[in-house]
Amino acid sequence: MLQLHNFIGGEFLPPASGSYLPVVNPATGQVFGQVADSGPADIDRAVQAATAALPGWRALPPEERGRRLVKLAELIDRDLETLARAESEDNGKPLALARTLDIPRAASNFAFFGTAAQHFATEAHVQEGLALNYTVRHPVGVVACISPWNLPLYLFTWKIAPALAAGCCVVAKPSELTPYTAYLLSELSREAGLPPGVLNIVHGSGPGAGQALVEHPGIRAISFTRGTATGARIARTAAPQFKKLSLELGGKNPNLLFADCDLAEAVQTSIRSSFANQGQICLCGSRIFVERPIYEAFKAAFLAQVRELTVGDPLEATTRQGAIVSEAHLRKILSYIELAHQAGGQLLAGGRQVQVPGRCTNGYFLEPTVFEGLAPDCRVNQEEIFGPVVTLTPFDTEEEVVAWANGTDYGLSATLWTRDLTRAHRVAQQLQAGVVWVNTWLHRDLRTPFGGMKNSGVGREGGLEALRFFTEAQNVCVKL
Ligand SMILES: NC(=O)C1=CN([C@@H]2O[C@H](COP(=O)(O)OP(=O)(O)OC[C@H]3O[C@@H](n4cnc5c(N)ncnc54)[C@H](O)[C@@H]3O)[C@@H](O)[C@H]2O)C=CC1
Ligand SMILES: O=C(O)/C=C/C=C(\O)C(=O)O
Repeated sequence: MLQLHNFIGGEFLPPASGSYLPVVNPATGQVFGQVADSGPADIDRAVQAATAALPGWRALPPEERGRRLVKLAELIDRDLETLARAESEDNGKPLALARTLDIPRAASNFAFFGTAAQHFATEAHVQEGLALNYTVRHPVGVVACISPWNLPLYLFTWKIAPALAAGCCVVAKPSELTPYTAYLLSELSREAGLPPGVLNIVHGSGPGAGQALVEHPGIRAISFTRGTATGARIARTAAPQFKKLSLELGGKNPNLLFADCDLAEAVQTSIRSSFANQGQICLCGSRIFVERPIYEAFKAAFLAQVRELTVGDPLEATTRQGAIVSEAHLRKILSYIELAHQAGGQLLAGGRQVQVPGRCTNGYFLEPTVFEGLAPDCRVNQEEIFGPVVTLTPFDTEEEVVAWANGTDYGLSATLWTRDLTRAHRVAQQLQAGVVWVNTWLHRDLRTPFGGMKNSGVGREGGLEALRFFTEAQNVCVKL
């Protein structure tokens, strides 16, 4: 059976406790491996390895560090098929999605930050005849990168790449539900020439390895992605030690369609923004608001395309909806579907678990689900479900829809559809969301700030924002 060990100081090591967690393929319900169930002793060993590697790594010129990250990007491209298969097996996502989205983006993360470090210039401020100030950015030190199960390698590398580019050494913990591609990355990082201890990958549960990592006094900054409750817990632990925090948390994102939009394109993209990765992307638009004159037309076209989303074996080329990540998560999503019924919602599509014949009989599959007739303030429209469940609501005025869009505790992303550019800018400015897409969704430019407002997080990732996060600014003032 596949055994996934920790990668510490350039070596593969079993966990100090000798305990392992099962690794399950959500599409079959079968255990296909076991992963280290690490604890404080493993974390301490990894932090020590990272601390020992830090002086050498931070002393390298940025272009030298960048060269190794670009090499890592090339190795990910080379191993695209192996990594995509591992991601699909671990997470249940369609293989085609892993091939075209997850793994290429992981390579782009390293390629982007490998070169970005060279463009991260020192700032200077001159006070004519008085003083010259220049601001140097030093790597913050040893940092923790903690990532979730929904986009495993994509989000793991989105944190690790800027940290390494900035000159930090990393102790990274992938989700215990999806550790396989992080394990494969350990091997690739060695091949790319990362010195031992620069990148350490420790596996284990959130309360075990994750908590020990956040608590460790040798960690100076923490970058975390996923649930708001977990983010709050991490913030409570980190605050008394004054660690830097970047938290990318939950979302309950609105998707606004105005009557003048390109309806065909809005429908097609809304299918993606609702159900891509089985709705398990924090940016998915789970609350769809449609201006009343086009409500019935949108509903008919949208439902027609929902019916065509084949739920099936992630390895089949025709599959559009793979498995939900775990049985526990499937149960959680089903409980929200029950809640939607109880709240008086009308089920327009889906709503049931699916049994996929053949090797996937015991997998965790769910129909893409659409409700209408639910109040904007009901729990289904307020809480993050993180699955293939969306609600449709008609609206009459811009003022009304902006209030509904902003009427949750979250503020991660929003999408709006209109041909009226003046309205697009006006509405975008009013939306409480860190990322607003106009007439598109999940269009990413890695230079842009990425993150949420309100309970969706603290700080921004991406581009120079990420390099700033992983560095400490030091100003030097020279009298002229
Ligand atoms: N078994 C399942 O199906 C699970 C589903 N979920 C879903 O994900 C949502 C968010 O849950 P999260 O735990 O935030 O996401 P998550 O389970 O994806 O955790 C993200 C990362 O944080 C780590 N982590 C968890 N607790 C930690 C802590 N105290 N300190 C440091 N790291 C920690 C995890 O090990 C993982 O690497 C839930 O509302 C639920 O919908 C979460 C956990 C398990
Ligand atoms: O950076 C991106 O393109 C996507 C980020 C997605 C998440 O953070 C998420 O789904 O949790």
